[in-house]
Amino acid sequence: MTEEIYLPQAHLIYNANFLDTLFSEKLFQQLYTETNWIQEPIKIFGKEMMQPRLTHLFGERSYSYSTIIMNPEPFPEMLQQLKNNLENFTKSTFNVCLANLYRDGQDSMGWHSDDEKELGENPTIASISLGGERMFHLQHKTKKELKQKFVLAPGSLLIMAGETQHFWKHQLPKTKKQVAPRINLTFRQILD
Ligand SMILES: O=C(O)CCC(=O)C(=O)O
Ligand SMILES: [Fe+2]
Repeated sequence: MTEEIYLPQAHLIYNANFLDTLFSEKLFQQLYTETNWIQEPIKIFGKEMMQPRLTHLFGERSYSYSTIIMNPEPFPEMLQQLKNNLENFTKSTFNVCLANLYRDGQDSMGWHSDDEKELGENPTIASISLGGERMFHLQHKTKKELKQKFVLAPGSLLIMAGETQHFWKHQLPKTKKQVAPRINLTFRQILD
């Protein structure tokens, strides 16, 4: 079921079972075992560290964020199929898919907005979750009391669109719970 998550100055759509279970599990297995996962260094406040997760870029365009430039590999068949479904569903087009692998509860992604120039003014980002369940947090950038937390279920789709990236940041926090590995796929359109 598709539901809207109502937050001011945001456009968020969530579907807890966008993918059927078989496809979702098969895609997780394929990506988990066959992807050339890498751990990238990042600079945080001038200090070089390793990202607390593994990543890979699929698609047609290179993508740079923070101090990283990622060069893509072509979409495998199952991802191409998923991309087509997402393009039909969102009425948008996507030319890259950034994949994140969170190996355990110590892997995470800190507070950020996906507001790189090459994503354009109001990017539509389609985010698919596979594998272990993790929490997702949103916080308004200036009205800090505005917050939202929810679980990203395996097989789910979260769409962040409209002004969301201007006014909100999001994170995938670490957890002390035992959690299964999780793969996240964010489909994005890199503009010329
Ligand atoms: O893993 C997630 O659900 C979040 C990923 C994310 O925010 C990103 O790739 O920009
Ligand atoms: Fe993000």
